[in-house]
Amino acid sequence: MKVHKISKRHVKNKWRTHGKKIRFADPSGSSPRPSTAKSENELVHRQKPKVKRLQKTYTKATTVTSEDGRVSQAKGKAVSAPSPHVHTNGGTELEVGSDSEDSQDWRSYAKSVLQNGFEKEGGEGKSVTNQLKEDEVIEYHMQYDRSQNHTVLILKQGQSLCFRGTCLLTCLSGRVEVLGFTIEQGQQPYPLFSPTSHCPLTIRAMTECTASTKSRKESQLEAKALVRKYLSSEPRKRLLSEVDANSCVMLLQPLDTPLTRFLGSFEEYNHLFGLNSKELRSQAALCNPAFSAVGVTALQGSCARGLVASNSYKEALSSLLSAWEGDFDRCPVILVCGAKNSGKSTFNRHLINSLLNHTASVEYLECDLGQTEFTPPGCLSLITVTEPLLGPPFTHQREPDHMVFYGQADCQSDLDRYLDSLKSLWRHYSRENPIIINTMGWVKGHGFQVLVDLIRFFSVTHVVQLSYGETTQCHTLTPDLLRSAHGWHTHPLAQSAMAEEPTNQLAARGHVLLSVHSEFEGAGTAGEMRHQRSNELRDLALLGYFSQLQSAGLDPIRPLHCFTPYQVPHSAVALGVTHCDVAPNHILYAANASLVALCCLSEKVAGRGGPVLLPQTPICQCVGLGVLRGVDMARGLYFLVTPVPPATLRQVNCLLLGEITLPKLLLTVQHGVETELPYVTTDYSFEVTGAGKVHVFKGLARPGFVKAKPNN
Ligand SMILES: Nc1ncnc2c1ncn2[C@@H]1O[C@H](COP(=O)(O)OP(=O)(O)OP(=O)(O)O)[C@@H](O)[C@H]1O
Repeated sequence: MKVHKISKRHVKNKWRTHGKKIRFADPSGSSPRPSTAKSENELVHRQKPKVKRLQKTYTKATTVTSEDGRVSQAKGKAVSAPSPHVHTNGGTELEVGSDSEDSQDWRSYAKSVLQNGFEKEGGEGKSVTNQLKEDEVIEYHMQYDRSQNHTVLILKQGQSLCFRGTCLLTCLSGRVEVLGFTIEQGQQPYPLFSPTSHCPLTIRAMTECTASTKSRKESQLEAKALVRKYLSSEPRKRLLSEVDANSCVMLLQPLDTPLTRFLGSFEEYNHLFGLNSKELRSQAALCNPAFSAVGVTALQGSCARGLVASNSYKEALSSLLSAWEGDFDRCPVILVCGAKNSGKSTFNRHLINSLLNHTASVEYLECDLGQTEFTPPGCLSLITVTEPLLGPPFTHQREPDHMVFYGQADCQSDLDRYLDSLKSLWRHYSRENPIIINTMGWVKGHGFQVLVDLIRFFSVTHVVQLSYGETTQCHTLTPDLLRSAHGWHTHPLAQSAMAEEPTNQLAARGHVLLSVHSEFEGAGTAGEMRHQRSNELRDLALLGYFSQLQSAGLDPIRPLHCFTPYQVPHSAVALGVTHCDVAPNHILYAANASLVALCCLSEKVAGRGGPVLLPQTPICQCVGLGVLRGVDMARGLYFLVTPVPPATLRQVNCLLLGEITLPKLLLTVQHGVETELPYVTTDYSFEVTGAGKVHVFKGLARPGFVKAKPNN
């Protein structure tokens, strides 16, 4: 195994770099740099607020679409819709408290937002998700401006664009909705990612906001002025004739981020933002140079359905938006559960985006180790979300507020450490924002017990339970069932005990159950196409994470081995393995060239020169991941490459090695290396004990695999 030689520099900090200056990696590297569109748009609409998201206390003027399609501003009472899928615990205050005028008003708003583009009674506003027939041809009005390298697109009210690719979207006039998030005139540009790994994104033109005091004529003139502003004289003529008072005018620009450039440097991901095999077979691409010039491929026919929202899905979203407005004594604590591939993460993103239309931040507790939303896999985390999620997890790897490294993609081997880690994260929840708890797809046996525990530990107010098909995947998590179910750590409360403690009283009140039936094609089945399998998605999340090392400028992509590693003495950081026993004299072989979690123990680590080994896995703050790319035994140094900023690294005193491995691609594709690839060898004997491919038989229950149940 080759290790680059690093010369020693004397600096006070135990984390030293070899290079001249310390790198300050931008943790939000995936977000685009402020673009020309942004600044120009701000000049045009200087009077508009830059961010339209509102604090909860804001009294929102509500938009209601009347029967005849007219849009009016409503401040009075609106009748809240009964929700047949809501099961409550009889006496719970969750419904009772939400009958105020404001609340009903707000509910009506939530409903009108959700109806946009979805089917409404009476046939008006036909469901966009269903209206696209095999042979339907959609006509888009847009124009590419070569000199400015952008496309101006006009969508008429109710029209939508379902697409693959990436772009930076600025709404110049009107307002559009993308996965629940409303983007309107005067807002910043938003990066959109629609890769083949997930269902395609749809940009949907919404009805004009009624808060606007502009007349139809003024709106039309303003929209035309914007088209003139963003297109040079020749291409704009044709487009101007299409602009009317209800047009949404959008600017699409090519998206170039460290993530897109880093992924683009691997042949494997050349077509990640192209069409999947089914879309290619169905000839779903609506070829248009004005789209392709900015990285977008419009979809047509049955492939242009995008997100499929069943009635129960829409009702659950609507109830949760209303719950945020309700007069509760505490914020909604929403737990989303369901079997694997039932659509939990997609629902979560839709819900977060919808909430962000009305509140500045939403908190998110990650309990799914395999398909994490914001962090690399194997990590449990608590994060405050303030920006919409307009792509799958690997496109928005972010630094969480608190994180614990578990080290595996599932929790079966140590349920106690898993639950204790989550409890430790929960202590940091502010209780000022709504929180969404994402759970694993493990809903049977011990997995079900874990769900019961989570509902009890966190005094969940709303459980969203997703299902699919005709058969049930797990017990329905009604409040009644919760009163009698046994968890892994918790047990049903005796009536007498309930009255004693405040937390017990909260638990006794029960939760609202929102059952969602997923009706999208392939619900419940693992994706079979390229980049859809769970291990591939985990690799993508890790690549997304390490793309934060790349510069935000247009510098060429640097492979991981080209980054100057930090060097840290063996005696300054403890080393541990989370998931198995490794003989102490083998641990450095195991750790070398591996992914490690950078953690902070509360105790001081001071070794006597040699490596400090941890006897058991701690539950402690993890600040990120790194690649331990070399161990210098002579000088007693570890060499680490990580995007974690140096200021944070100073607190790190523990490295944890887990079962999550580096994407093979990072080792087998090392651009610029002409001789033997570092860390990769063909000169390897499979005869050595322990060598060879490890086969994991996931479906088999192995006796003794799960630890003995605690007695409490
Ligand atoms: N409402 C929907 N309409 C269309 N496609 C969807 C919908 N919900 C999910 N999908 C697609 O189904 C696949 C699985 O979805 P998702 O990741 O949301 O499921 P999950 O339950 O979170 O999976 P896991 O159990 O692996 O965490 C993705 O490709 C996603 O794009």
